[in-house]
Amino acid sequence: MQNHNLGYPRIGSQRELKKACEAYWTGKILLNELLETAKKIRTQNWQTQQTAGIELIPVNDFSFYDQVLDMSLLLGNIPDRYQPLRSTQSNLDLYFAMARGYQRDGYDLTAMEMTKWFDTNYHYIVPEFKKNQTFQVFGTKVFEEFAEAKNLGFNAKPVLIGAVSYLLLGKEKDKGFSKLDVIDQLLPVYIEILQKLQVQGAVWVQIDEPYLAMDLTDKERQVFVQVYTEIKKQVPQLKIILANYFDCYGDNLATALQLPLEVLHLDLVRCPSQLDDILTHKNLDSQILSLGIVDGRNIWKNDFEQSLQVIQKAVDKLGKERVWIAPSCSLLHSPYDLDFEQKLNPEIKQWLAFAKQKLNEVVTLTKLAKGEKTPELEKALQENIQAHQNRKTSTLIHNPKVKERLQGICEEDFSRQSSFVVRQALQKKRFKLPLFPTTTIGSFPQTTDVRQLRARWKKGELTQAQYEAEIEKATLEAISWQEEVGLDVLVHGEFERNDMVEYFGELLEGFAFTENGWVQSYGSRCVKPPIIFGDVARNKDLSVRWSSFAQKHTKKLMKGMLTGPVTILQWSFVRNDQARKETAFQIALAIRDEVIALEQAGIQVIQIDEPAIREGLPLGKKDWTTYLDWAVKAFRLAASGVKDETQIHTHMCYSEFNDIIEHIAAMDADVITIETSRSAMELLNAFTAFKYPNEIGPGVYDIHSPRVPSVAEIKQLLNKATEVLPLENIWVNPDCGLKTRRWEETKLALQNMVQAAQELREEVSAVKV
Ligand SMILES: Nc1nc2c(c(=O)[nH]1)N[C@@H](CNc1ccc(C(=O)N[C@@H](CCC(=O)N[C@@H](CCC(=O)N[C@@H](CCC(=O)O)C(=O)O)C(=O)O)C(=O)O)cc1)CN2
Ligand code: MET
Ligand SMILES: [Zn+2]
Repeated sequence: MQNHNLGYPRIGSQRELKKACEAYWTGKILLNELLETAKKIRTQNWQTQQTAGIELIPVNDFSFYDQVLDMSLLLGNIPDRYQPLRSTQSNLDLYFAMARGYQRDGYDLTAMEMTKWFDTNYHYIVPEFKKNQTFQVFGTKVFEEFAEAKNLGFNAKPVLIGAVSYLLLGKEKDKGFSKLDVIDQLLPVYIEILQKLQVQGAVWVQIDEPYLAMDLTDKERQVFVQVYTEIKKQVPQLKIILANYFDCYGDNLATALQLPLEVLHLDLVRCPSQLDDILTHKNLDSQILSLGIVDGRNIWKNDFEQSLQVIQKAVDKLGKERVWIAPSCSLLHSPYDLDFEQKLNPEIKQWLAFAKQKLNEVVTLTKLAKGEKTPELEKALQENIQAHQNRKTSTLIHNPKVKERLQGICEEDFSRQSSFVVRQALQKKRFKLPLFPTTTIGSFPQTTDVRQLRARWKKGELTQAQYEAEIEKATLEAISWQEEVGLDVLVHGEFERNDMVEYFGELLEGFAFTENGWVQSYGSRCVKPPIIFGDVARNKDLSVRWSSFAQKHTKKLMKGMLTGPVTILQWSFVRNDQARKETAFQIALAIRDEVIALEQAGIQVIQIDEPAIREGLPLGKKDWTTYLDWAVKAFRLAASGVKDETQIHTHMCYSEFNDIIEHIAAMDADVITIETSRSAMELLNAFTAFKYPNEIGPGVYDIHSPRVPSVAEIKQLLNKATEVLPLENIWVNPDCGLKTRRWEETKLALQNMVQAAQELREEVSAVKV
């Protein structure tokens, strides 16, 4: 029996890579300094894993931006628009241009599309495929990192994204071909990469095929068989660990077991039941099973007693030689190290394990399962048992009032008083907004000034009063600026928030938060997900102070701004001792009370953001309806406590809507703002095909780019919207919040947006006359 790890966080234990990348992008450091930082992080990560006792250590899990983009570079899959940069730039600059766009030296290249990595809050760069797509071994990163690790004496295992998943993660950019057919061009190059690694001395390689957890067609399954049969034929000596995670193999199990490879990895945290299915499957031959038993997606301590039983079951059937121990997935999704947390309640802290602690869990479980007996192991086991017993009975977790209230909710709590048609009429009368009302999604630029202010306040260098006075100043400036530009529905700007989820976590009961629990979200951007450890309650106002302050300083409508229950759930580390639905409803009740409090404080328009509704979808379609039913209900529970005249908005981004549009409609928000500009309003098709009844603000420009959209461009997008939506239902807004932007471009872009709306109004009224 042995252990291995699937991947380690790479942003740096103190976010060194984030800081170095951002410094490099703004020209504050040179390339070699960035490369040095990266090397230090890799060495440290490998050392940490080896010291912990990990036997096979992943390499090429490091990335400067994203591992899927790394694969595109390795395969020479560089979209045509970046070709001119190939000769003039270092490969890393070319890589960053693909990730972030490039506006310099006379170039205006847009970034490649970014989307969610399965059901995580990590975003990857979507590979592009064209007709007659070709590949060649271009990137050198995996070879260099493998050599680097070997030279340092680590037992290194290269990690690659599987050829099939790589194709399925991508997008056809031309018509007239299917990305699956591209496999004939891809496979020879992929095999060449494996051969090179073997020549370099690789014995094991980990190939990630997370698409094996998704619903696949027969054709797609055939491609899996074709690819791995060919790989075995061409590189017979190289031993393959096939990793699938985030869900069951499900209907793909027979296929997975049919593939000629040495180790099959299972996520036993997300899908414990599949162990029995596999152990009794007729296709199970001589493979080793890698048991993904330590949760790579959450921060709870592993339950050793329970895990040992599971491992024993596998050992009984296969023998110790054919059982490996591992985390469920890459530890990319876990924060670095619990030891950095000095302020966490010690009672809660003893229930937790971050990436570094998870390594120890993997190692300890392997030793215990092998039957090793030492005083340290016995102590580790007893401590683990103790921590779990404490968690089961802790008074911190259970709040009878919350449980009682949840028991008492009834059907009416999920519905507004009247139907949308009635509400719309009342709201139009009350607000008297012009046609195509303009608004923004909530946040304004989180400048270094604002963040430093908060950092100083948290360190105690600023008093509460000093901090609030500065935040008031920023809010007032944003208000008067919005008035000047002529926006119709204003926002307060979210300057008081570190993050749209963490901020609420800090104010609610049942949440704990960390000082350094950073997890990469995309590129250099990180989040610190709060930890939901107990029943959730709202014992104080969450946003009333800032929304009512802002409303008092303008005659215009000030939109209240809250994060919805599903998004708070999805972007937190959630408890694993009760159903997600239960937790979502508890959060929903807290948000419901805040919505009502905002209304009582005179706020007439309230936005409840739910950008993570789509991301929460289970990977297998069979589980969709169950999830969507409770997710929609959680939103409705949060939103339905107000009068008909109060207008509820919601906002979503990074989402496809076609296959869930009826559920989006069932949320019954008066207004929904969505991201649509990057797809040039394509996303609206779902809304028009379904005849989505409520008001919609299709985003008119991409906020991820500093590029300023012209008035003509915005009007063109809006004209598309007017062709398919009733005019009186259309709002005008950007794709998402503006916190990652600078004021310079924000001001110009919003001025153009308001002007576009004004021109459109005039054109429409001219037609009417
Ligand atoms: N949770 C979450 N998930 C999300 C999103 C989101 O907004 N929130 N948006 C989508 C895209 N993802 C995003 C994720 C993060 C960021 C982002 O801007 N993150 C910031 C951190 C935000 C934050 O928590 N800031 C804190 C702490 C900031 C900090 O690092 N402070 C410095 C000091 C200040 C400085 O010099 O900058 C320090 O402590 O060292 C604050 O403002 O208080 C970053 O990585 O830079 C943006 C988008 C999808 N998923
Ligand atoms: C990721 S959705 C962001 C919504 C939030 N209100 C903001 O403007 O930042
Ligand atoms: Zn958004």
